Amino acid sequence: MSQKIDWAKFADEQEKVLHQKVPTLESFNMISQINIQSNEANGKDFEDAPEQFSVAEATLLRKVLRKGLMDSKNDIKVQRDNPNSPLRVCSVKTFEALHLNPNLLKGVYDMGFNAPSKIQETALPALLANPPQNLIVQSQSGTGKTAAFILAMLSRVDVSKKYPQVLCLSPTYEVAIETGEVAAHMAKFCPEIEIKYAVRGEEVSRGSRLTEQLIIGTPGKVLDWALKFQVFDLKKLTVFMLDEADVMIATSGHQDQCIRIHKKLSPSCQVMSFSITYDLKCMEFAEVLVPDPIIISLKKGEESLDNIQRQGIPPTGLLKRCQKKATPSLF
Ligand SMILES: Nc1ncnc2c1ncn2[C@@H]1O[C@H](COP(=O)(O)OP(=O)(O)OP(=O)(O)O)[C@@H](O)[C@H]1O
Repeated sequence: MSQKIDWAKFADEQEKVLHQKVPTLESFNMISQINIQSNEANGKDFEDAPEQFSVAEATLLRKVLRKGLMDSKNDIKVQRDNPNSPLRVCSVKTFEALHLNPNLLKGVYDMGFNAPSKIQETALPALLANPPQNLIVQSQSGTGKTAAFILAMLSRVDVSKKYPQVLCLSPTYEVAIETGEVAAHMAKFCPEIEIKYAVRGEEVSRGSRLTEQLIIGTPGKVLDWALKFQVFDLKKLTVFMLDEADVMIATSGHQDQCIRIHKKLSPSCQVMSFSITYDLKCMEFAEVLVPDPIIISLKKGEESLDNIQRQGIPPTGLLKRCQKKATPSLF
């Protein structure tokens, strides 16, 4: 019976609702600024504004407003569910120490990254370890999570194989596009790596086969392409990445869709989940998808307001309200 559900259509409808509220990253930023100005001119604070933001919108707003890396002085915590796991989690202070493909390293430097961020220092060696390890990573917005998992995903691509090997699930169209743009920049000197977006507006025909190695998409569209159109084989994936697990579970239908995709993976597929927070529900979800994980977390510090202020954007009730959306997290 569940086979009859048109997941892509369902996801597209959810996306449309979000899109109507948040037309594009740029216009969202512009609208925020205009609203801020007009409310400030009226002597009103956004705290009084009746409009409510979803978790996805609040996360998107944070992303839009933040432009640089956020410093963290907090300690990294590493936990392991499986005490027999052979991996000794170490940390690196340079990208060279990761022994990356030279063209990938060139891409990292081209992005202006000189050294790994705090979370990257520990997460990257674990993400790149052999045999591959499953990981759950938590750290706050702007600490370099996206760059870390993109580097790991790109490192795992075998360019001699022309089929999808790495799948990154994003909770929304906007996040998928942003992730793809960062991946394309990092892979700038690796032209053999090809990226395909599985998001609204992208279509495939039944009977065709995807040749791109990296797929970045929203769960409904991915499910449709993999199971209904069968344009790629989930069993052949070597990496399954779940981005923004907290937003994923807060978005209707995504949790089920992720689980359905996950069920089709090969047991040897490396699975990773990244998120700003993991409350109990989110952690339960992550643990279903990520067996025997190494859990790497960076304790929350003084969140975004200071950092956003450093970017020269005024703290407003709008931002404060977005921060208030955060649910109590396990770490
Ligand atoms: N090692 C690094 N050195 C310098 N800048 C970095 C580094 N890693 C990431 N950045 C930059 O810092 C910013 C935040 O990084 P990134 O988007 O990876 O963080 P994030 O934790 O995923 O944030 P969010 O949760 O909001 O998506 C980006 O502008 C990114 O280009």
